[in-house]
Amino acid sequence: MARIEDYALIGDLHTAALVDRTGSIDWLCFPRFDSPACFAALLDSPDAGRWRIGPSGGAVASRRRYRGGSLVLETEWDTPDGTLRVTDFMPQRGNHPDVIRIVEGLEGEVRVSSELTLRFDYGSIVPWVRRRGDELEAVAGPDSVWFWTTAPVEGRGLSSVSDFVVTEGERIPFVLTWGRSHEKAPHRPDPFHALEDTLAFWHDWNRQETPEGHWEEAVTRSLVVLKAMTYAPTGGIVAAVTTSLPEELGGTRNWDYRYCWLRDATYTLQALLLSGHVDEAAAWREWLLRTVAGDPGDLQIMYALDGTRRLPEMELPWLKGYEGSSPVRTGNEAAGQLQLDVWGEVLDSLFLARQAGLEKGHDSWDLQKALMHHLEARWQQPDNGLWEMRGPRRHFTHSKVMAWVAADRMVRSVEEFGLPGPVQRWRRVRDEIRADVLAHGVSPTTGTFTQSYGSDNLDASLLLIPRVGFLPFDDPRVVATVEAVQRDLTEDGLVLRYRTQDSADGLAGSEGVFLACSFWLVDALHGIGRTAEARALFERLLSLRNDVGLLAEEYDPVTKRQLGNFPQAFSHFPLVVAAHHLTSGEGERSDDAEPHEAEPRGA
Ligand SMILES: OC[C@H]1O[C@H](O[C@H]2O[C@H](CO)[C@@H](O)[C@H](O)[C@H]2O)[C@H](O)[C@@H](O)[C@@H]1O
Repeated sequence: MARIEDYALIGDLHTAALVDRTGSIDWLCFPRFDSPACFAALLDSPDAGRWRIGPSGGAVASRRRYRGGSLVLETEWDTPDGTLRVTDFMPQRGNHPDVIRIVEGLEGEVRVSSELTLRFDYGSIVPWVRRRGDELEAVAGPDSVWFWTTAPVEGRGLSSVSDFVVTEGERIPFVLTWGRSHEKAPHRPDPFHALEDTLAFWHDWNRQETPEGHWEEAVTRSLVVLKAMTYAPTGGIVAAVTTSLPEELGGTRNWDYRYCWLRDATYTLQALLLSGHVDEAAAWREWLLRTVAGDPGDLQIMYALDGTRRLPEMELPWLKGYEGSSPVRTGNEAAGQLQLDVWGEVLDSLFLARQAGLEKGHDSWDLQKALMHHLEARWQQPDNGLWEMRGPRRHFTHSKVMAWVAADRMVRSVEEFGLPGPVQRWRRVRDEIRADVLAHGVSPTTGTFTQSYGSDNLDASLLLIPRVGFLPFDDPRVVATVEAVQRDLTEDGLVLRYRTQDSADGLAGSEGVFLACSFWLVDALHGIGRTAEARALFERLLSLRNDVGLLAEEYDPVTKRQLGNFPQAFSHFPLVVAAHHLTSGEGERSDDAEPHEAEPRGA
């Protein structure tokens, strides 16, 4: 079984596939990120669906890479008989999604095999396969998949298999296209033109970018990953392209991340904005305004990519789970949680969008006022916190700080942009929240911020307090918190979200270190002036990326393996932000490109 870090990503901004180092596509959902998978070997065995192309007999690739700053993957094998390359990509979406694989002989003569095992609905349905002219059509229920290649194909067992020899200079294309089973055959793209077009698309996209010093390659790859997780038709952004990759091998902390969290998406937007990708920020803003329209009391912390609200959590008992980590889940119950930080993140992002010139008129201001109005009545309630704890609700310090951010950005929108609103009242709310946090969110014994009111637990989210402008980096409580997290909330120098055994998160088992939190420690160390340590930690985190620059949600420092859903936006956007701060040496606050004063204006 492949390790999580053995996978590379290809995608078409609607959905994505994961390809391992033997040339096996083990995960693919058609037609959308959150559709049922037709290749689900990732969460079970090859019988749950996969498509492997590589040297006959199977072998781990000698090397692989993306072509330039694209999402076109090249995997190469040196064999005793010669060298083989497989180029994998998904062209930009026309009417139907395609996966294209081009087998190329680089040297000598190599015997190759392609083994296609389609299983619809997460491995549960074996389709009926029939020949249609020079193509095969696999059909079951609503899905049909069309398969074309110039290589010979035969049915073997419940798979379609090609065995052939590729010689130096020869290119053998394979095209897999999804369509609705009641519609006529989809148009088949020319694989070689599609390759040129796909490379051109990514080349153009990367041109918009602001380079980040000598970490440019890592930043570019992270931005491409974030772009790949953006659903083009709506501007929604998935947290990851997978479901149920475990936070603990063999454990039950397995969740479906193929949805749009307001928190993850707003942070992604901030990273894209920092790097000059204004179009995606504008598209996401439109998505947000459409999705949260209606009663502000109904604001959810996450939605489907088209704004659908109901995301019922279900288990798929026929799948064993990644390395036996069950259950495999689809949907996510966290959609119904109260997480107060989301108001802060949304209002902060709209404030940033206004600063970036994306808010031309007043069209989002009424919504912002309605959200703030609702928060004024709710900020004193206990919530589930940004870690979506399934244990008892409590007064999470980070949630209250983000409620302060919401009030602060509303006040500043009036002050800086002349927008109309009850600014005196919002200033009072801002002051009240601040006083509440300082009275209840700081431990009298240690002088550090605490996970929740009345507890002495630490929590990595507290590293964000200076970043959002609640207190300056040189405040003694901030410095003490950063040092305490570094000392007491790390494993092998990398940061845990919280100690699972102390935090009543309502779940069994444990988890790895959380990569986003480790990047936040980079930022925090840099902010308190310990830049050499910050840079060393940043370099170490970069070294945890896999061979093609991808990061999962978590990492296990003992087994040295990536853990959790993959690739994970929540790991890639803090990489971009940390690189930006380390490179520019400024901009420590999320809302301000300039170094700042401690007290908010007008407070
Ligand atoms: O740890 C329990 C929770 O784990 C997931 O939430 C995490 O992922 C989210 C998406 O990246 C992120 O926004 C959140 O901060 C993380 O804690 C899962 O989605 C939850 O259902 C689960 O309770």
